[in-house]
Amino acid sequence: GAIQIPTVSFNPGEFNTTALAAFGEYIHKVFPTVFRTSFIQHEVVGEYSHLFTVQGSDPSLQPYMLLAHIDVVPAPDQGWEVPPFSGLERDGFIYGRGTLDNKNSVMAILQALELLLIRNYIPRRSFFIALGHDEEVSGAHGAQKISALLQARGVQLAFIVDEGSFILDGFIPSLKKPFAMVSVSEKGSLNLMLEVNKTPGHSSAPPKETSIGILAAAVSRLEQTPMPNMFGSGPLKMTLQQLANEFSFPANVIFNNLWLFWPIVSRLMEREDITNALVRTTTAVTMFNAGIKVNVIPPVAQATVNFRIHPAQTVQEVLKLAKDIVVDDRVQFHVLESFEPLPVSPFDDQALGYQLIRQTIQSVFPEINIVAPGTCIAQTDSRHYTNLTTGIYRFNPVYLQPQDFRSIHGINERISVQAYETQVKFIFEFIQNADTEQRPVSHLHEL
Ligand SMILES: CCCCCCCC/C=C\CCCCCCCC(=O)N[C@@H](CCCCN)C(=O)O
Ligand SMILES: [Zn+2]
Ligand SMILES: [Zn+2]
Repeated sequence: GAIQIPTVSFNPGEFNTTALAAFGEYIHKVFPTVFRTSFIQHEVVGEYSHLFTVQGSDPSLQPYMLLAHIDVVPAPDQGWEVPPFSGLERDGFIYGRGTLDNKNSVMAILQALELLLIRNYIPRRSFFIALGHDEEVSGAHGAQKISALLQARGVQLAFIVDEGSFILDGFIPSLKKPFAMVSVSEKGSLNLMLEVNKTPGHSSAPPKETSIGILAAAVSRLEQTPMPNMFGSGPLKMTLQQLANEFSFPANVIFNNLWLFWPIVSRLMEREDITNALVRTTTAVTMFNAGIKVNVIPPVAQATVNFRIHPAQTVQEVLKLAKDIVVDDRVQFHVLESFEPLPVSPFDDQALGYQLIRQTIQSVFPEINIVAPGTCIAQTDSRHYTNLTTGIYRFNPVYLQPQDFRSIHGINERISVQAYETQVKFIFEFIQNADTEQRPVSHLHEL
């Protein structure tokens, strides 16, 4: 039902408002207990986002927050095995836009809470549930407003759990077993518009270079000159060190001795697009506009480049690097939007949020040996909540293979019924585990 409501975000400020309103009505209908429980306050923020305040019985315990978003990116029918907003089930999988990003979390959080309430559960620790409606375009109307509202109320959170990572299966070629990656940081972004202006004229007597030619060369230089490999700074080294013993010989020796073998490993990581995204700021030319008629010299050419900034770099550093690569005064640079990478959240034995996630993974997925800290290569709504907590964890309790990753924002996005049920179970247990006063004891490299 949730997948059938096309809550598409197109551009900042441009949403399917009819669908967003319908989604609000839908959750009221399917989770009646959540909405009628006296110790749960429901508020609509920014017209279509939802904030639930679940009042726990023990005010001495610091509250936490579960995050998810109800909007999705557009999904034209082309290439889908079943229509993207049909929500059809086929061979044990629910297909549709949002099944992994991120209506699975929206529905699993509310479904787990509904089940707990039906069993007369009253939490000890208070918690919030924030469901943003514009994560896919900025979070300016949803997450940012919720964050400001909570800040005005003086709320400080023990930690936040959002989307942004999974139980990863098959992302590192020589690693046979899946592992859980909990992202403790998140890449930043820089959207840069490159522009070249030239005097228009008749195409029968063209200049040696047009605005299109100059811009194409600049864009090509950016594509051909990757940003520096930052392997060694950021959580990736720790991820690999924790995984070291899961590799067979000789990879286990290599990963156990990164001080010696890091040059080889950093090169290996560059080979695949996804692991490459973990070692550097990536450069993606995503839009190119120029020309008005076949026989007119184009006056203006514009290209948009989307950089995803490695946690060890800043927006200013990337902007300078981009200018140094292009080195052409005829190309103007316009910063459309930027966001710094997120700080690394604590993941030591004292980090309540991280340890609760680890504990719940061990209980719900006993077959998973390794829970490792990592970096989210995309952006999430959680970046708007740094004023409320230093503990931001991005993790979806769902197995993900590389082809599933490509379905996110791509075609044939799907989740198995069993995986969705397990996600509900995970949240059901997580909420109860969070009632503990003490941090669960960490067992690194268990089993
Ligand atoms: C060593 C281990 C190898 C790890 C490989 C990492 C695999 C990546 C796994 C999961 C990443 C999935 C991220 C899903 C969250 C997607 C969130 C999203 O789409 N965000 C948008 C927000 C746009 C906001 C407007 N600027 C985005 O980032 O584009
Ligand atoms: Zn998402
Ligand atoms: Zn997304």
